[in-house]
Amino acid sequence: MNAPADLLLLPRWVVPVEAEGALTDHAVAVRDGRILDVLPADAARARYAAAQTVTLPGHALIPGLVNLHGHAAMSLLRGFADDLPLMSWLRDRIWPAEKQHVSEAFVFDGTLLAAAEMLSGGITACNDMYFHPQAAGEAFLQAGMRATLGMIVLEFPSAYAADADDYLTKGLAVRDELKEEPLLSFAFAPHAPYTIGDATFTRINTLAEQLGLPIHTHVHETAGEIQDSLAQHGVRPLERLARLGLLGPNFIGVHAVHVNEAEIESLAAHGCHVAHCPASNLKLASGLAPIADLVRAGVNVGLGTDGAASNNRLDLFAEMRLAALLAKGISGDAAALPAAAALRMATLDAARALNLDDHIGSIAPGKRADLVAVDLRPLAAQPLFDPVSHLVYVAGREHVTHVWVDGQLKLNERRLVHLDIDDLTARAAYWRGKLST
Ligand SMILES: CSC[C@H]1O[C@@H](n2cnc3c(O)ncnc32)[C@H](O)[C@@H]1O
Ligand SMILES: [Zn+2]
Repeated sequence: MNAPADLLLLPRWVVPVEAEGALTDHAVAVRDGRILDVLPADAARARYAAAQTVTLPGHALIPGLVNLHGHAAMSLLRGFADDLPLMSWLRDRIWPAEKQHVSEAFVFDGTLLAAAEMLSGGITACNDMYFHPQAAGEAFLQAGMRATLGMIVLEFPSAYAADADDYLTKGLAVRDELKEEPLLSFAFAPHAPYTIGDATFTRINTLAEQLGLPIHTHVHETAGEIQDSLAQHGVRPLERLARLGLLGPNFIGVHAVHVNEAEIESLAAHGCHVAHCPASNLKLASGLAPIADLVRAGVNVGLGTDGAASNNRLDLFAEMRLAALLAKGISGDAAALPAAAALRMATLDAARALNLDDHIGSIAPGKRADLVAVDLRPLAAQPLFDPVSHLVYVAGREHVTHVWVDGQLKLNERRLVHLDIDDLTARAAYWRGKLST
């Protein structure tokens, strides 16, 4: 019996993520952009007549990585303002530069550059928050990458919008225009408690409930943010958001570095999600998020890179390793955040936070075929006892050889299929010139 398939993948290991561990001598069959079957390789060869078969002799096949928090277009600000703490980084360098330079063209070029970097490193989906989401959406579609576009809100004017109303109107219009695109989804993205007033948060919450969309916001990133909130509102930011009714299963709090025991319990009790961005937290000296405690309390945590201006890489392999090592160091427990849990945070848990876990985040029949092959044959990965351990503690994004999004090949033998590296490099140089004047 020969059932038709578009693609048959024969890796050394399949790492489904949904169940822990790795399957050896298994195949993944793909049809119409979906995973059709995960089965023993011999049975797959007998059952499927595939238009294309790809043998991956020393590779682990993993679900596409899901970047739970980023500002893709900030790739063009990589290295623009290093070695500063968050508030002077934002107020003295980033916001003035954004005010002067961030246009639709900037966002399109920066997002395309970021998409190329992310796809090359095995990231097939991201949760983006930036100005001109229409331009970002067009760039993600051109790259063929999955993205959740943030309908951003700030209470101060930018070249993109005049006030909170205008940001919301523009964001909702972008959603109306792009919501049928299968690779795109949407979230409300109020920037942070210190840039958003109570009335605007309440309005966003009502809209998010009506439309069934996530709310994605920076929260409890620095100690100063907490002190300022206490001075201005008399409560800590998460307590303020709780009183406004924002905490719930559609809430994605980015960073959650400075959270006390009561706040951890509250995040868990409300079913909130946390986007953990360890490299950005370290680089901005924001602090160390208590991830082992959050996980123990039952909070769903996904991993994010944040923007390239505060990281400066869009590399979830680096974040997985850092998250696992930091969780152990901070908790004093070497068993905190084992490799399988870190991999899950970069895939299924991030997908769950975005309410996309029925579609992506693991290798299972019926899910979209967002798949990544990681070559574990290099010398520095020898010997190999456990591929999941190596994926987190040994492998880097340079080991990614093939990437499929929705069953479409995006990276073939480490080469981007649809994007021109020389063109992207020229665009980056153009904007570097503009930013340098
Ligand atoms: C509303 S568009 C996004 C806005 O956020 C800024 N930003 C980037 N990284 C961070 C961060 O870690 N904390 C707070 N704000 C951040 C970005 O520059 C845009 O202005
Ligand atoms: Zn951010």
